[in-house]
Amino acid sequence: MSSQPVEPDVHTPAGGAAAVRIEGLWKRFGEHVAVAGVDLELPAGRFVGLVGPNGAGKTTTLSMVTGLLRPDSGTVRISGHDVWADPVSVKARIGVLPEGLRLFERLSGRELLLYTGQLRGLSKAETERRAGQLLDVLDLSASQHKLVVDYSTGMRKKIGLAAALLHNPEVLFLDEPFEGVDPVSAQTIRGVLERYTGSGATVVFSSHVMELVESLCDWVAVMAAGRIRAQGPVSEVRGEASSLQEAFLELVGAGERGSGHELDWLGGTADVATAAPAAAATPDPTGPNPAAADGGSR
Ligand SMILES: Nc1ncnc2c1ncn2[C@@H]1O[C@H](COP(=O)(O)OP(=O)(O)OP(=O)(O)O)[C@@H](O)[C@H]1O
Repeated sequence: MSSQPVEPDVHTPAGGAAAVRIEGLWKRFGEHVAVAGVDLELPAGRFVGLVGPNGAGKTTTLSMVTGLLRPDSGTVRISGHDVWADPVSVKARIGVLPEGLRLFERLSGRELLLYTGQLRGLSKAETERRAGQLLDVLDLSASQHKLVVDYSTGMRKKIGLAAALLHNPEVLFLDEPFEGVDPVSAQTIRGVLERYTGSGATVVFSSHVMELVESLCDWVAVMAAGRIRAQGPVSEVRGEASSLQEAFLELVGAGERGSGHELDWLGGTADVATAAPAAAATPDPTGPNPAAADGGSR
């Protein structure tokens, strides 16, 4: 098996356009506004992090940007092509590793890549070459004949990433790509993605892990309650704060939330006396009036 790295093409976004341009994107689920007018312009050839607290609207945004979920309003362009008006051109240019990745479980990892290559219009020989290299680089060669249903969480992420990279897309969207991945595999994925962006391609990924975003990304968009709170180069978004984590907490208004002090009953050092009044209110059945212990009903 060859251990040569995957040879990417050179990506030149059409007319120097932004890799991803999002304008006025909205999505409601019933009464709930999940995405409330997002405008974003993501430059090509960057490692872009989309960060935000739980429920901020990251997955909903990425789903609309990748053509998996129709927005209520707004436009999304990938390398100048409209996601909803020109879906075939867009889908040929993007790779997606979605949240809750659904794979063809009864195929082996290798079969999944060969099938994906055919769907993507690659020749059999080229698909086999790329699949072999990706399996090798992502340390999946030994498990390539195992059924996907028997893969671990981290292995599923890696085979999903391989499938998303196989056609060498211009822009790769990854929803929480490092979740459930061990540190060795994370380092491998990181290396593959750094090489990929180094060739001019763009990676957009969502994450809650601020240290990871700070060390990996050169561009970041911070989202909270369906809106973009800040976007730009990581150093700009961090500003005067000592870390991206600190800037993030300030941007999403985390200080306004409780810090858990109100949970005074929680933990080994909690004051047991706080439970005493309730205990005192319960009549002692061994006390002077046992009849009262069962409510004095007898
Ligand atoms: N299909 C749906 N139906 C109803 N509400 C939804 C649906 N999908 C998302 N939401 C709601 O939209 C909001 C944004 O959800 P989303 O999954 O986009 O957030 P997120 O930033 O990806 O969160 P997390 O970091 O927890 O994955 C949440 O309040 C969520 O409950």
